[in-house]
Amino acid sequence: MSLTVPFPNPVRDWIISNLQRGCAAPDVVRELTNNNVAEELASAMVSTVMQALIAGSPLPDGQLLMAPPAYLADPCRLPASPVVACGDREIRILSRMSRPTAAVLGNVVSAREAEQLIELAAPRLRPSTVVDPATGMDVVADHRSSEGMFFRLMETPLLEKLDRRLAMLTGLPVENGEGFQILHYRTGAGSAPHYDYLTPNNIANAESVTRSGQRIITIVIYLNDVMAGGETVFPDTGWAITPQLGNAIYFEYGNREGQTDPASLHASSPVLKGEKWVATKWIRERRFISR
Ligand SMILES: O=C(O)CCC(=O)C(=O)O
Ligand SMILES: [Fe+2]
Repeated sequence: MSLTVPFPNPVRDWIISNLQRGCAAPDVVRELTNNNVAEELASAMVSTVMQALIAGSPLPDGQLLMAPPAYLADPCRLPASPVVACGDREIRILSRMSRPTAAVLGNVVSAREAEQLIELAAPRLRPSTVVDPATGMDVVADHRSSEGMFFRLMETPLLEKLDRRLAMLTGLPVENGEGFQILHYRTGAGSAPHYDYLTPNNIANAESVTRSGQRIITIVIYLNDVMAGGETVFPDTGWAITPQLGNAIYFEYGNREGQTDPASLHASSPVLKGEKWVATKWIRERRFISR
């Protein structure tokens, strides 16, 4: 989302006359900041005018379109060690990625735990829904999508064990986690590219962010080996993570400034053979209060 700010024409004309009489752009910017124009705004004003003059394109007229500040990632919240002691289990960090801030994890759950999660979830699965952009209502996605369900946080002893394990991994309070979401993709099913952070363009999302803060971390645990396809893909980086039982993809997309990282755009590529089960954990800035 870009920002429109006022850019009075007399200021624009003053910049033009200074550039045309040979002043260097940094000096023009400095003169503006000496007159109490914020540095970022002053640079945007001068560079926009300069580019328009060079390209012979229309000059700004009364306002300026400013690009949003680029996302600046905080240091990854995962420890630097290759193995993280998480209570009853040691999670392995198999690979790290810098943009988006991410890691492939191993040994996150045992085969037995994965099987138990699937058994508990199966009778409660419902067709996955998407938000209809026109109405803001939840609608059932088409037949190519998954089915899913939500557990409550620490709903059973098994879920409590897993919720606490991931809290130890991230160093954030267990209460910041939303309850696990289980997704089941049949052959042919996948998901469209999306962000996990909440865009406050509908009331429900805006209220949720007010209550619990933004979502800042996702951990998708693979609960089975997929025979072909079903990778988690990050289209902006070209990265595809192969689902393998017990592994997980961990990624961060919120910094302490409240920015969100568009490089966290991701999707599930369609399952080509077999099926795919995952458990997703979303973690908030603060304690998660569902409503
Ligand atoms: O199934 C996957 O690989 C990704 C799941 C996902 O994007 C989500 O649960 O938000
Ligand atoms: Fe997602």
